[in-house]
Amino acid sequence: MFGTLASGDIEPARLRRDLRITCNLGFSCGGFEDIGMRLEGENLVPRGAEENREVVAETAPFQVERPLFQQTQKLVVGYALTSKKKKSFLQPKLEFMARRKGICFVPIDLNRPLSEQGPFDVVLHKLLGKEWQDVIEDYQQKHPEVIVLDPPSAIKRIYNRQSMLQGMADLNLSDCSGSIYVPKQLVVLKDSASSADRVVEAGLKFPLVAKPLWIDGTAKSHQLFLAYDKHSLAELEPPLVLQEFVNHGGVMFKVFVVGDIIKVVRRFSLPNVSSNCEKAKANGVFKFPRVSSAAASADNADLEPSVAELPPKPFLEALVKELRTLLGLRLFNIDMIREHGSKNVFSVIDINYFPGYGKMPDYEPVIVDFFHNLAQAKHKKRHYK
Ligand SMILES: Nc1ncnc2c1ncn2[C@@H]1O[C@H](COP(=O)(O)OP(=O)(O)OP(=O)(O)O)[C@@H](O)[C@H]1O
Ligand SMILES: O=P(O)(O)O[C@H]1[C@H](O)[C@@H](O)[C@H](OP(=O)(O)O)[C@@H](OP(=O)(O)O)[C@H]1O
Ligand SMILES: [Mg+2]
Ligand SMILES: [Mg+2]
Repeated sequence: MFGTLASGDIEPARLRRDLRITCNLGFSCGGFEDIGMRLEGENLVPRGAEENREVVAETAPFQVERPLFQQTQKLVVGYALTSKKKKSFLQPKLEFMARRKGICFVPIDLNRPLSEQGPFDVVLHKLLGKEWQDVIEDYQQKHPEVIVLDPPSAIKRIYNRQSMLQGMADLNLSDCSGSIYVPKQLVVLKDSASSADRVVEAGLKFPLVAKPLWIDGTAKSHQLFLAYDKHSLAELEPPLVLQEFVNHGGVMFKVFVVGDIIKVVRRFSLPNVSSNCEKAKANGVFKFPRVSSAAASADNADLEPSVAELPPKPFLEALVKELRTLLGLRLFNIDMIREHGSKNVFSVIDINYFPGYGKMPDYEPVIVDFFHNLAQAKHKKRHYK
């Protein structure tokens, strides 16, 4: 099956069919021709109708490709993702680039026992629900040799907006070119109306951002409100977190972490609010759109440098190093805002597990490098055992 092919040995139609690359583990990883793409230099470009007619001529370079794949195949990544996540993350270009480095993504069949599938080197997952959590925990116990990205217990902590930000104040960032804090916040489990007194007691200042306590993958768990005064709190539906709004000039930073790799992007956020004037306009609560998750970047906007300047690199590196340990995660991003008028005082307002990497510029090589490094580490471990 994996013998070297020489042109002329096989008729072209069979050659094309055989070039659907089959991993030696029995998984079918279709060639990039299957996804309507072709290779132009280093780039993957869509195959046009005209090119389809020339398919016989195009099979020649593929012959070199196949033995190379065989030699370099190193990592089988089983994935369990929602269809939305699969679409945004597992894009053809990523799969293609990964395959060239011997990394193969294989769907996990949720209707079959996980242990009967594979073998996998890595399990990549983002599914909700206790049932899945039990499956993956049980699997990790039975297969400690498999890298599970990421451990369910660590993910769980991120799905609660209270535990998500716990421990941030104790991070060791003393020698850094910036500092962080978490805005004052309060959890309301029931009866929002009576939370008014607690808000005053805790010294929280209006306006407050009201965020659903639990993140469960639904749009509702990302529906946020701004509450301008204590009377408006009665309108909110618990359980939720009330967090002080921090003025930050309308720009926020998404810091993407992929193992050891960090990428930061600028996104638009909410404008500053002056409590007096906004209070006059607003009655009750203001429901605000999911402003920061828009793919539109604020990179080319005409912004004040003191607002738009990215957080210093050494600061981000130190912060992420600490966070990786604190959270026990390898795939996450953090949302940070710079306190308006400060030099580099940042507030961490959100952490997301396995975020929308598809929106990160040039995400494919970053992800491929990450898996490639895992493959190498695994290979070394095996070798030196
Ligand atoms: N305390 C705050 N002060 C100022 N603005 C805030 C604050 N909290 C949230 N925001 C704004 O609201 C946006 C959404 O808040 P947050 O990131 O907490 O919600 P989310 O639903 O978890 O978002 P995501 O889509 O990133 O998961 C932030 O990106 C920021 O623009
Ligand atoms: O990359 P950013 O802009 O941060 O966007 C992510 C959000 O931050 C996450 O909260 C989303 O995850 P959930 O769908 O689990 O809430 C996540 O949803 P996804 O898992 O469907 O991709 C992303 O939308
Ligand atoms: Mg956010
Ligand atoms: Mg979030």
